[in-house]
Amino acid sequence: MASLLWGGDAGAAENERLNSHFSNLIHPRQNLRGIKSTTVPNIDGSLNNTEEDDDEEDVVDLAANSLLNKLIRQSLIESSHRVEVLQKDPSSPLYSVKTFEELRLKEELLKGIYAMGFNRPSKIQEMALPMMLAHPPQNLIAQSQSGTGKTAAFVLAMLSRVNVLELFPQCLCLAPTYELALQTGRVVERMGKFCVDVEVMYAIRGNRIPRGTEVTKQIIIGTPGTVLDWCFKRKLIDLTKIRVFVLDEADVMIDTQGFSDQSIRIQRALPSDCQMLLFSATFEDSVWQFAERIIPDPNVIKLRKEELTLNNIRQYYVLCENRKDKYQALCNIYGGITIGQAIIFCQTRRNAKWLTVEMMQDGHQVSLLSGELTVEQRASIIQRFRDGKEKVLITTNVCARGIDVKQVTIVVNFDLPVNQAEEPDYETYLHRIGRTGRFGKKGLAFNMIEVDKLPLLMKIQDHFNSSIKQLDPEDMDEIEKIEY
Ligand SMILES: Nc1ncnc2c1ncn2[C@@H]1O[C@H](COP(=O)(O)OP(=O)(O)OP(=O)(O)O)[C@@H](O)[C@H]1O
Repeated sequence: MASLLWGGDAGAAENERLNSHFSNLIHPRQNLRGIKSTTVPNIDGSLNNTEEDDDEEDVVDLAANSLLNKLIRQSLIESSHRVEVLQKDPSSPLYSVKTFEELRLKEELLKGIYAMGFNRPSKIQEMALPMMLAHPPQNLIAQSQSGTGKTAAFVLAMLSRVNVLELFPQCLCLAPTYELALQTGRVVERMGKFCVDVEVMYAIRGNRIPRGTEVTKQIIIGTPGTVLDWCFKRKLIDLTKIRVFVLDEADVMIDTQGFSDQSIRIQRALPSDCQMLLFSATFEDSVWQFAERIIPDPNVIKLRKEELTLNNIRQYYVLCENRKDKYQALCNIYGGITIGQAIIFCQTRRNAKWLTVEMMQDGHQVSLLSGELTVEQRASIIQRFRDGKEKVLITTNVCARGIDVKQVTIVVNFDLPVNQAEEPDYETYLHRIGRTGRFGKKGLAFNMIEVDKLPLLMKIQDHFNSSIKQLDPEDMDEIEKIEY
């Protein structure tokens, strides 16, 4: 299938320019929204620039995290929970499928799915696909964590609903950033590889189309602002002809100023029989409120996330006087036990850089992951770490959530996670430490604590009702006894 940023001979040069621009996905100097564009430290560890904002904590950027997750994902995320379904009409039968054949898809689409290596529908797809492909079309709100197969599901729905004989936009998908739109577009391209007459086009910033151009591509993927512009100001898309409307990453979308209102304006202009689908990785109240405003009469599908727990994790703390002291304690622990791979969390970029330099000077293989890197650079660092090229990953909160490195057995809180009120940040603690004890494995966690921070640690201990034992960093016998 063809993928064009925009069609028409007159646009060939522009098209090529954009294609080469986007083939690099994120230009090193074109960071994502919210990521400060400061000097990028060299991946080899030469940290020659100290910026004023090094003392700041890295802000978690939802769109950047979502993109990072997509870039580093290796496979489908499985869940042991059951899919919960809330039907618009509870009396209608509820179908689920165990194979893609049962969906009676077009031959070329089935070929595309198998070419992607999918053997059977994922858990959420088992329930969502029959609803999404039903006649008459049904609206759907679906929530499940990143990596469970939502994108593949709605791409399949869009591709199966396109009428190839009609050369105008029929499916419209809104995404929060242009990088995320491109990722979805890539899935359309891969899955639609054998659907030779289906074309996709990106309504994203930078993709300029001359006035009067007739848009003949059937699938449009774009960000709300540009889509709004194309629909209302430039009249490139006739919303009354859209059959499938997808709002992806609703949780990220509502986090961006103006996107909810823009999406609602677009949705209001769709025909009443247009199928409306909304997806989110999380479901806070704000996402619900938005989803219910924008999707009329929906079926709802939810797949709960595996709970993180501290049960399999032995937690220790070491009392220290200052940063140097913390580092010394860390070295003693490092020297005393056999460490597979470790992640060390610091609260500020400055501390993370300092620690990286110290460890490198002492001959350790470490890498640094912090928020001033582009998402692409972060993905490459995580990949190297996963491949075992470095044993230690030093990071700030930018890596606290969602990133699985299965072989990590040790997590070190070089600084305790605290919120702006200087209270313990319990959720971040759980996300940092909880990653080691996954898949029934045992993990180890060490907290390096200045004496005045001890009350915070005690609060964490009480909050999780789990014991955090004190460790004497000078007592090598005790350290060596720690087994995992
Ligand atoms: N049925 C399937 N069988 C095998 N792999 C699948 C299946 N469906 C999706 N995948 C793969 O699993 C990964 C996650 O799928 P997908 O991107 O659709 O999930 P998602 O829930 O949309 O996550 P995100 O919102 O982060 O993209 C992708 O690599 C995708 O190719």
